[in-house]
Amino acid sequence: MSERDTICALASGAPPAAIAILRLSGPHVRALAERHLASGLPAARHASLTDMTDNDGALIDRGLALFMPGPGSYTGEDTLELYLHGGAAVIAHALDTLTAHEGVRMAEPGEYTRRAFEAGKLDLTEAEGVADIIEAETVAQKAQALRQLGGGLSQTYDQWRAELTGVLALVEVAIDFPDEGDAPQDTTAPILAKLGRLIGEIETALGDRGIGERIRDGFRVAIIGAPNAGKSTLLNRLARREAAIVTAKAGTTRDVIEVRRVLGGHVVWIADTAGLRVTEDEIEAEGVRRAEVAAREADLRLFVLDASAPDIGHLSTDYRLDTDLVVVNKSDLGAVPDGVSADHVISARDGSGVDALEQAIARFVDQYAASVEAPVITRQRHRERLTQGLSSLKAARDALEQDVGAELAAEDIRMALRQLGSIIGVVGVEDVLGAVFSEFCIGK
Ligand SMILES: Nc1nc2c(c(=O)[nH]1)N(C=O)[C@@H](CNc1ccc(C(=O)N[C@@H](CCC(=O)O)C(=O)O)cc1)CN2
Ligand SMILES: Nc1nc2c(ncn2[C@@H]2O[C@H](COP(=O)(O)OP(=O)(O)OP(=O)(O)O)[C@@H](O)[C@H]2O)c(=O)[nH]1
Repeated sequence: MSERDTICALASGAPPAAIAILRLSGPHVRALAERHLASGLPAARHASLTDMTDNDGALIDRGLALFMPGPGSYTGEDTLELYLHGGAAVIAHALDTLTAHEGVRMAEPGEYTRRAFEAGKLDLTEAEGVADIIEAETVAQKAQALRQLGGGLSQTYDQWRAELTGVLALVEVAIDFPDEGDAPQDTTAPILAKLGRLIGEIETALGDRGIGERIRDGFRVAIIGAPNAGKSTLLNRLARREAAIVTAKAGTTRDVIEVRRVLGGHVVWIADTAGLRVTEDEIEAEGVRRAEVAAREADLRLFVLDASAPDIGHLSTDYRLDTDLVVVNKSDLGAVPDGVSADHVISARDGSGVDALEQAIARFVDQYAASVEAPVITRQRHRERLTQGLSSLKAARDALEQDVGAELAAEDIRMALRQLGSIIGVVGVEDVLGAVFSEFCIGK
């Protein structure tokens, strides 16, 4: 087997910056340190100030070097970090010098963490936590990423896998030593009890209303209502910029327009949608269809009504929840129409009532996020695999209940084990790894 490449990359932010951190990992690290650091290979885990020279002996920069020998390093390999002046020329000179050597190349996105994963330092959900903590913009996103990075998800998946391995062993015993005298119930009942408990736990986890994904990707609020109710004007108020076109003509908004805000400590995507009406216009009709999709997928809907319009629009929609808000707009033109129970009365044009509405959205998001304590699903990938795992377990339960053969049940349980294993990355997942690590930053 040929020796692994040594990888190098800028690990810190774009130049110009106060300091640039270059990170190297791989088998050539010791030789590179001896060749390019004036004071030679630094003592392990001690920062040392040294000149760094290029392949002609010319000075690149004077900076700090930190050597972390494998396997007790982030990647599990020998690693070297160089803390240089954060200028573009310094960085280019250093990286050009290093990559001029055979077997030394620039790292791909996420390659350090991928090596850490391959060395068994992290499982796949922990590696995802590394990516998420870098992307985190809210304290809540960061807290979730830190929990995941520290094995907060792994724990649950490991435990489920351990329990399932136990169940599988019992089923295999039942296959190998079919209990001829007794009724099959005797061995099946305890297996079914364990399986049932596991199914219940996974169902509870899947019933988390997507909070983990929402914390990571943002909560969704949809502004819904009749044409001309003032939805786009409200969006612009909430966005604090002219994100959507406002005209006096009904049917202006066609596509869904989303703006990002941080409210209640969470990322919130607020969507303006086409006014709901029956229309001959093909484009507008598609807009209405998209509006309904956005309404359905949102965590919170704002139903906007025009106080001055005789027809207050249709409020009755099958996707309406108790927590949704009825917002009567254009309060400058008239009072709340009879028979409408308004949660908020606003004038999107002059801004009155909009702050209170914004606070209500923030409160909703804050409470909604807190409604699930520690979600074990933080990405679509987890949800898909766990859903598949659940259906395999249900198939196993059915096979055992209907007594169609323990072999079939065992096969379903093995399938569920693979599906759970793919979440934490313990089973053959080359394609999954590619997808997960490709979205990392270079240098991580
Ligand atoms: N300068 C620097 N800062 C950094 C990192 C880094 O790589 N370099 N990190 C990188 O993301 C984060 C810290 N994470 C790290 C995680 C593990 C190890 C490590 O060396 N682990 C060894 C030994 C652990 C120990 O001494 O207890 C190991 O796991 O074997 C280093 C950093 C954030 N700050
Ligand atoms: N007087 C008054 N007019 C408003 C208010 N909000 C919006 N308007 C006006 O109502 C008209 C329609 O506003 P839009 O924000 O485009 O309404 P919309 O609901 O997005 O309309 P569609 O895109 O057709 O669905 C525009 O002329 C706005 O200026 C308000 O609070 N008071």
